[in-house]
Amino acid sequence: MTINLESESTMMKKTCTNEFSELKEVIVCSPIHMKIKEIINETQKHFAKENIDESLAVKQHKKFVETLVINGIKVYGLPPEEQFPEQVFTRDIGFTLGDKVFVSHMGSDIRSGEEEILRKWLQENKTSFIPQSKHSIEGGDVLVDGSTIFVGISGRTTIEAINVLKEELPSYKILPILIDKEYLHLDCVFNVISPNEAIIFPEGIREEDRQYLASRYDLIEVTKEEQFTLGTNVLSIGSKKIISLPCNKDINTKLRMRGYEVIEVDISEIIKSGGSFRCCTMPLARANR
Ligand SMILES: CN(C)C(=N)NCCC[C@H](N)C(=O)O
Repeated sequence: MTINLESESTMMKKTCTNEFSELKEVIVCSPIHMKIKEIINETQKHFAKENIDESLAVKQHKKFVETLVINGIKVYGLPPEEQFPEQVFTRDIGFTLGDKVFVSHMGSDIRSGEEEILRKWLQENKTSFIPQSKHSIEGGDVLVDGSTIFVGISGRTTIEAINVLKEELPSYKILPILIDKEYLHLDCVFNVISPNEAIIFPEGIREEDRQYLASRYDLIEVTKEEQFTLGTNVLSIGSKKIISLPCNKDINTKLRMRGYEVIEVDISEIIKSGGSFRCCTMPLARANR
């Protein structure tokens, strides 16, 4: 079922056909109420005691948003609500595949309800969407590359939800990728940065899927240390520009050696809750390749 809100005059076309072409429009949310209230992933276990300094997180997030704006990206902010301490990770509440915007069904209780804020925003902004109402699926598990959609089977995304997506997008090749439960989402271990290059933490993905990915992409490996600091979770904004954390030195060097412009932004306070740049952005529109 599509919630149709577009009319000829108000139509706002949203299209994302990959993870790396020029980013045009993106949804974010300020971490003003960010907190580790309940431990819902492995990274948070390490930081639960010291928790999050929200004012530092807000400051870092502002810099990140400024970087997006300076690069010509239209940034929309969802209203942060106190009851949702994980709202900064807008990636998970929805995803744009081709010319369709999907609203997720969250896989953790503490995050359920965040997607309602996105639905409201899409309605107010006359953007049609497809709600995923039955089975849990989160945007951190969904990556698109042309006619292929990779979907992680994780603690948050089920095979049943992937089957629903297959029915909704019959013209795509949807490839489920089973990820080790230790890792929250597919984008914690895999990310596509060009038509023929991808970043991977190989230990998080089983052998047969790794082999397929290796046949399709030149795989750039992230070390165990940099997987912990979400080295795969960079954000490509187009023209070979990639936003990455200063602490992920090894992957940044590898990317620079391949001709990428790595823009370092420090969101070290935010990653303590288990997500980095990709997780903090829900792209609505990218340029067509
Ligand atoms: C790459 N990742 C992990 C994401 N796409 N999202 C981060 C979500 C983190 C949040 N504390 C949670 O556990 O839901």
